[in-house]
Amino acid sequence: MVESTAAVEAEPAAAAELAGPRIDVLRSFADDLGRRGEELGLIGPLEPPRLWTRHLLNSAVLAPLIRDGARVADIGTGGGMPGLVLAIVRPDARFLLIEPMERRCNWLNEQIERLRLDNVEVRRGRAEEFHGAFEVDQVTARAVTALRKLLPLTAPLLRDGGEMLFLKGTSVENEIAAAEKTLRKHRVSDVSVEELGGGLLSETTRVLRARVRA
Ligand SMILES: C[S@@+](CC[C@H](N)C(=O)[O-])C[C@H]1O[C@@H](n2cnc3c(N)ncnc32)[C@H](O)[C@@H]1O
Repeated sequence: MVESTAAVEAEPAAAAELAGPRIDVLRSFADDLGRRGEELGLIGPLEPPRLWTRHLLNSAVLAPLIRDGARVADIGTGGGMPGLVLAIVRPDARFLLIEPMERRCNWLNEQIERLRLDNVEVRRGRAEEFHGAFEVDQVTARAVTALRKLLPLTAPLLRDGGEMLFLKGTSVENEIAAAEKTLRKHRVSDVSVEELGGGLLSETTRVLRARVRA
């Protein structure tokens, strides 16, 4: 096995605060992702030195926005962000990880078994293949596609009053402006952008929150 040669970022102090009693499980996931993620094509060669900041904690800051006991679908989970990280730190909620690539699904299933997570399942396929198959309370996504394209993929997976939580970069306002018509078409309202992780992380995370109405 070819393991990553780049040093993995040391665990930031905020990790224990964000993961709470689940920190040991998150550490175990971080270790495996840091050692094998590059070889498996889950993270790029520049990522191990910023694994915690850019990936794990960038995902974990969403945890307080997950509703108690919610059923959540994460679209395009890839190596586990944010859906698997959230499943680790929020064992009270149930997660469906929707990912089309077989290799990534195998990795996710391996981690679920290894970490003994009983609140998360992987569904192999594209989000649009699951329209009508279930209705969840919240849907999450990071780095999948621009908002205008993400809305039609995710809105049909939500129940009436369900919420979208999308991790977005600095161009989020432009994405919202470009998606104006699509937001109306899919009855998406209460769109807001929040900055998460302030005072805890060296890099804050921007999350777009919105609600769907039937
Ligand atoms: C750039 S990766 C991001 C992975 C992960 N969310 C992250 O932030 O590290 C995009 C992922 O979205 C998946 N994807 C692309 N189109 C999709 C679709 N229509 N439905 C579900 N997943 C999709 C890809 O297979 C890929 O794993």
